[in-house]
Amino acid sequence: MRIRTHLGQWPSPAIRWRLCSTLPQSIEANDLIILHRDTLTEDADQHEPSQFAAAAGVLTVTAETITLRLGGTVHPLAGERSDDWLAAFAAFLECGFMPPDALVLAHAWREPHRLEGNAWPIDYANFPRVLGLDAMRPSVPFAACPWQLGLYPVVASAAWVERLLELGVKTLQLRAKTLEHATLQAEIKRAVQAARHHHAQLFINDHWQLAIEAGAYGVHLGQEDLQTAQLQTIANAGLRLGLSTHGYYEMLVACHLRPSYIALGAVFATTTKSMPTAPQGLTRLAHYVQLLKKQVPLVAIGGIDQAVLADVLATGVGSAAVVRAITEASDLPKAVATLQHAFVRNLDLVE
Ligand SMILES: Cc1ncc(COP(=O)(O)OP(=O)(O)O)c(N)n1
Ligand SMILES: Cc1ncsc1CCOP(=O)(O)O
Repeated sequence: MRIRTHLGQWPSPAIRWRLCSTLPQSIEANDLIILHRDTLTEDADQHEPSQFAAAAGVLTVTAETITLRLGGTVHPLAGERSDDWLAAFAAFLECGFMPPDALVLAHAWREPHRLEGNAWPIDYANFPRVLGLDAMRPSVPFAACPWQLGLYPVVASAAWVERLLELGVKTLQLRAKTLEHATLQAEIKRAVQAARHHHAQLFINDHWQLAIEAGAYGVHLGQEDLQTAQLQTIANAGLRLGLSTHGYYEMLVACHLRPSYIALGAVFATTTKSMPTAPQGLTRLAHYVQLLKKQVPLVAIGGIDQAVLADVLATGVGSAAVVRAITEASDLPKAVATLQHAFVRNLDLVE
């Protein structure tokens, strides 16, 4: 409760988690069982995580690490934490963060020196490290891209890419989900050539081998793509990498891989894609930006249109990726001009 009062207004959490530092009489579906390996006294310490299949998750705590097992996924974290990290974990769960994100924030929690003021963790040096990523991490950072990528339409065909290039758009993504291989290869090649002709930055969604083959500016991948993509090969080829994230834990994973930009979303509800998490909203986005703005260029995505773009840019992101605000515009040149103008007004970009 004391920590929760420092964290501001948040909607009530969708799930009420129960933190169990000692074993409960009966295990419930929302239980998070905590097994301390750094002390020898608790009875819960004698147990293994696999014994608690009925619980939502198990945290195994040692002096240096905490491993959260949740829904078949393992989240291993290492880093310093303050003595009241467990109270902080409860407080961040109470703010509506999912356990992996609440645990990251709990590591980074430091009691503020004064009672007033914003105590939200934003100091990157206090955040933990995600373990087990080194095999995936390329030996050098990905090639850099501009800190402010500006208006970033995400479209499904080379024809759309060409149309937008003609209207002066300089950052784009080709996100073609349904084409068979030969057509896809041809679309990527055509879009890359057009973007090069206009000195624009074209990212290819998912298809990193075809992007390398065509000499694209960059590739955009999601978190699940990280299991299969060969990041070292993409980095060696000199392509930029953009990575999707949906919360603190994924941001730490992404940062460790040193991508060219990180996408944060979905900020608002979207019908374009079925999302794994609820919309983040502007308050969370602003906190994410405070944490990451000196680390890596940032792109906001999800439900962004003319009406909300100024508010999104006010958080400090250098770019907003949009689908429907472009593809469903009744007057495309006007929509592009209005969106571009918002960037000029809110960032230091030239028209
Ligand atoms: C700029 C940007 N941000 C996020 C996404 C979503 O990527 P991903 O999570 O890989 O999902 P799909 O686009 O593959 O459905 C994106 N494409 N671009
Ligand atoms: C691909 C993607 N990734 C996160 S939200 C999203 C879709 C954004 O589409 P829209 O701008 O129409 O909401």
